Amino acid sequence: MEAATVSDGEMLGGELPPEEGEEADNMEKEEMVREMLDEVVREMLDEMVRESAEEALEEGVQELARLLLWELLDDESGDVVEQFYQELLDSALSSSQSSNLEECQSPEEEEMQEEFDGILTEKGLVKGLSNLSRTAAGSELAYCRLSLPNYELHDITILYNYTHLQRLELPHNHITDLRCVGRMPYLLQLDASHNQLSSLADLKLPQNIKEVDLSYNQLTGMKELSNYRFLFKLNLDNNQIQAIEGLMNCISLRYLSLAENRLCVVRGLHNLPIKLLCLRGNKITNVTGLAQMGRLHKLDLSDNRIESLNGMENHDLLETINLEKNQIRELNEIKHMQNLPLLRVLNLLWNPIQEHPDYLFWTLFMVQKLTELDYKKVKATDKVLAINKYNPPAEVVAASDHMTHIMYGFQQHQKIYDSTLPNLDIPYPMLVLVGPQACGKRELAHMLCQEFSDYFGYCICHTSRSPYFGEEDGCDYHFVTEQTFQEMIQLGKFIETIKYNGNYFGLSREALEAVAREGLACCIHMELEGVRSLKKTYLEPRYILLIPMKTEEHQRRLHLRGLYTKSQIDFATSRVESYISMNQDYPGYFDAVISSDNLMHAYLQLSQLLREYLSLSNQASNDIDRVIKGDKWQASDLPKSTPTESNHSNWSKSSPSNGLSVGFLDSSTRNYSSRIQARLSAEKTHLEQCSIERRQKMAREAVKGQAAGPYTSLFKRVQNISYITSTSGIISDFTSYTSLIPIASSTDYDQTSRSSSDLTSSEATHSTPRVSSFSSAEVFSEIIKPIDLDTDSSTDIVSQALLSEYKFLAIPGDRISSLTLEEGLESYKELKVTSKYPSVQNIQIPSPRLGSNNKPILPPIPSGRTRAEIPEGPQQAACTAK
Ligand SMILES: Nc1ncnc2c1ncn2[C@@H]1O[C@H](COP(=O)(O)OP(=O)(O)OP(=O)(O)O)[C@@H](O)[C@H]1O
Repeated sequence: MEAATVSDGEMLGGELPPEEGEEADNMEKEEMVREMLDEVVREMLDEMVRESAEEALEEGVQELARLLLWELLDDESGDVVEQFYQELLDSALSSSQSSNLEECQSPEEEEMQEEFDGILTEKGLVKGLSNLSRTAAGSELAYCRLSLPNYELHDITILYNYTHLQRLELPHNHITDLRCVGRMPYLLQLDASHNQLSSLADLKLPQNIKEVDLSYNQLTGMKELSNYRFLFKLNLDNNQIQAIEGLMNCISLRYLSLAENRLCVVRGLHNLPIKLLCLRGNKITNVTGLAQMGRLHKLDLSDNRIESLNGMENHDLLETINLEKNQIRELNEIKHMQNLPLLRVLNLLWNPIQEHPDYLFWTLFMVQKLTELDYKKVKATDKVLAINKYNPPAEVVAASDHMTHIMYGFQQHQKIYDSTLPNLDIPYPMLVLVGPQACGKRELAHMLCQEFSDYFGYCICHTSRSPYFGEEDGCDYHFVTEQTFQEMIQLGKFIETIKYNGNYFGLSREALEAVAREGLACCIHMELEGVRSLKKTYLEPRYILLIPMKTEEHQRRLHLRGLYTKSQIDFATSRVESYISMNQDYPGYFDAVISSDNLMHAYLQLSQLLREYLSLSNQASNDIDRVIKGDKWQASDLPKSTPTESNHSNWSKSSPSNGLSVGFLDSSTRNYSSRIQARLSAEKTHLEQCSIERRQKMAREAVKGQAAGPYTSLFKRVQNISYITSTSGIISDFTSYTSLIPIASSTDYDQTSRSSSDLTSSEATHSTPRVSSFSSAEVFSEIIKPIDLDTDSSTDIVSQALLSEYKFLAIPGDRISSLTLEEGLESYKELKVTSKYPSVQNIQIPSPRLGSNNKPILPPIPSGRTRAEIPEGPQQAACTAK
């Protein structure tokens, strides 16, 4: 801005007359402005050439020019100058547009080009030499680097004399002959990119060369470089090379780039230690040639014609793969990359596979450690969704199955039967035999139902598999087609479903009801996945785990059936491990564990267990022994237990001496609704608490007021049927009674002590003379039937019994727990009812059940098995139905 520094005083303060002086002043001003503008425009031009013309013009220079102008000029001359200024800017713009980089070469460069004229002379060469240092021999000094880019050189013969060069950079010239490098034994780096080399036949590279860049030439083939043991980096991009060759034994080669050539196959790279391989923009169709390249870190195969990724496995170090613009179509191709442990960045943009709706989740599932896919960061939520979609954790599967059946169930007209009606205190009794396939649980379930036929009914599940020889529809399973099964799911018919070995299995509401209507508890067998799902429902089964401890015996049993393939057998045996760990990791998950290696012994234990629950006489055990000692083990030989007069409803009764059965006792804490409530909120507001209590009360009253089926007394967790007997066989249930004390009243009694004519039609229909007991509702009613405790000599005994039971049955958090024992007794007495039970002599005081509120102590399972990889496991069928 020299113009701006001219002294204003000198220019403006002349001695001319006023008018002339004014005119002169203006001229001077104009002159000054012109100069100044000239300067500004020149600067602007420089700016425009160097960077972006428009930006510089509009933003910086223009603003500066304006400011200067308006500072120097008065208002009148402003317009004139403005116009002039605008013209100048316009012409500057147009000249900048026509200028190009080459025209803007520095005068030095122009001079050099003229000097070289395509032929490298000593004078020109001097300007490119640098890095003066000792020669490799160490005896003299020499320039080790020559750099002459962009000089239009075509003749570099002079370089024959420069034998000490270690680095030669001649990019952007017109060189066709590079033979001179053969005379440079110390050359380590050669850059002859952007030249006109068409063949490497005459090129004799120095033996120790490390880096060669011959990109952007016209090479049609590669050179034999097999013995170049130090070659580290080779760039042959943008040539016309048709095959990779001559690289064998390049044991130091780490970077190889052959982008934009004419390669159709990848070969000749076996066992090379290449880390970065770029084959972008070729015509490659497959990548099998990469199979042995175990050192790859980065791979660019974009813009090719690749359809299959076979060969992409076993690259343990591969971190980045670019497969943009190829022909990868099938989701299955991703499988070839699933075992790449370090793969983090993958690009599959512009491949047909992208159109697949499952592309994202499938890819994220297959390559779970990806952090970037198609230039986008992978979100953690997408990863979770992907895993939940393709290999959901067992808990997710169970939750999803449960949710599916609940949702489909809501959509349908549901009939809730009194026989399995979930109420706050009394779950429908179910016995579930759990274990891996062929552990014998089905046989055992059938035997139990046969022996305890007055208590248990076999629950017949549905399956989509076809019947095996000897299986009957409606006996072992309800055999249906897969389509029917799916329809049943959508009709909300199932409580739980799984898919095992490609077949669906499911427990339907109706199957359960069929047993319940018979007045029987339900006995069922299932896989672990079914249990997971069942545990989410309102049902409160007892689960007995039957575990084959001897793998050979288990395998033998599977083989003997002659029904399964080898992989199915392996699958079944491998799953034993998951049962064992479930039992070990979640104590109490199963109520009892029995080894199923010996079916006889397993049955004995099971049978004994049930006898204890049911308080059955032990007289049959001798018979069982006899059967077992006999030659042949047959279920039909088993004696059939006859229930004693007093053992009808002793479902939860158990001997504390038997460690197995302890878990069966206390189901009060397993109440579905209380579990749900506990999960929903740990702490409740006062309003919520009131609302819950109100609803609980209503539910209890509803249950109490309802006349239920006559056989449901078996299903109650009643304790004391055997303790109070009378001629009329009326039962007093302390367990239920104590629970009901707070809400029972004489008014309740009035409502509930209805005659049998008040029974609902369903009960009437289902009544059979086999068991003369009461429905849960009626039992409640009976409990509070008038008993004159004051006059009855049994009062104290009853009180004691009540006391002893109450101790074990009050549930923390339940309303009952807030009452003291005395209050409970008082309420009991306050009923002021007259006893219908003249005989109380038979009352027995139950001894406290030791450990009845404890978690079961399960026998430890020896860990003799090796942990097997579990193949694709059974899944809840509902998932596939969605
Ligand atoms: N509703 C269900 N829910 C979960 N699992 C079930 C259900 N019904 C049957 N299963 C289980 O599915 C598995 C396969 O049953 P399938 O009848 O085909 O096998 P199996 O060879 O007869 O086995 P097993 O002798 O153990 O019953 C068995 O372990 C069975 O217990």
